[in-house]
Amino acid sequence: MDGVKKILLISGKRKSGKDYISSTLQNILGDRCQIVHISEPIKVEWAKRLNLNLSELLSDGPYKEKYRKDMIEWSDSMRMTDYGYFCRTAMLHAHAEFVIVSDVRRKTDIKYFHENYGSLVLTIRINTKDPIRIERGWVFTNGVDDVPSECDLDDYNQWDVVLQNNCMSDGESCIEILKDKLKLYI
Ligand SMILES: Nc1ncnc2c1ncn2[C@@H]1O[C@H](COP(=O)(O)OP(=O)(O)OP(=O)(O)O)[C@@H](O)[C@H]1O
Repeated sequence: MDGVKKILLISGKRKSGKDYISSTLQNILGDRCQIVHISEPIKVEWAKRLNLNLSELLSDGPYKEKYRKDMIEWSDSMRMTDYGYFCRTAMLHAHAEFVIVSDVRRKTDIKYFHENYGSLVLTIRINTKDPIRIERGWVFTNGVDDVPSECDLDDYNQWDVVLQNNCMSDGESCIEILKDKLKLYI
């Protein structure tokens, strides 16, 4: 943990481009950057329990969608007793200079990181218009799009950085803005 200089917490609605922006930035920063997912320890546990294929569960395919609702419900019950459980587990092997947490979904996630990492934290919200999200494959799903895991941060208004990501050139602007924010550290 000693070498970590900045932790980028990325939030955004489904298909806003969280993974896209995270991996584009990681490609630029190379070994100095590591992406971690709060959802990874949830998927590891879920794969173990139901004897599922973990790599398919971790990838961005239909498999993930099939179990998304159940994983949300189970992880919510875990958070009731320890809101930092998944954040802490996801960070266990974080050591790069720049750590991107690409799936921040709850106010308690942000609270956990602020409490534990203070000034290292940079909170980032990615906004994308709904028709664009639909073009990217988003289908409104009851129990997924109308529950806290998707909506809890909709009314959070203390983002350090707010990005618009509606098209290719927006994506490039997002990266420029983030590079600029990290200028002091690169
Ligand atoms: N600026 C962009 N230019 C071109 N394609 C983009 C851009 N942003 C996102 N995309 C594409 O849109 C799709 C959805 O993006 P991505 O998977 O990053 O969203 P997400 O927010 O991580 O979604 P989820 O929450 O469902 O995992 C992907 O196919 C991605 O490549």
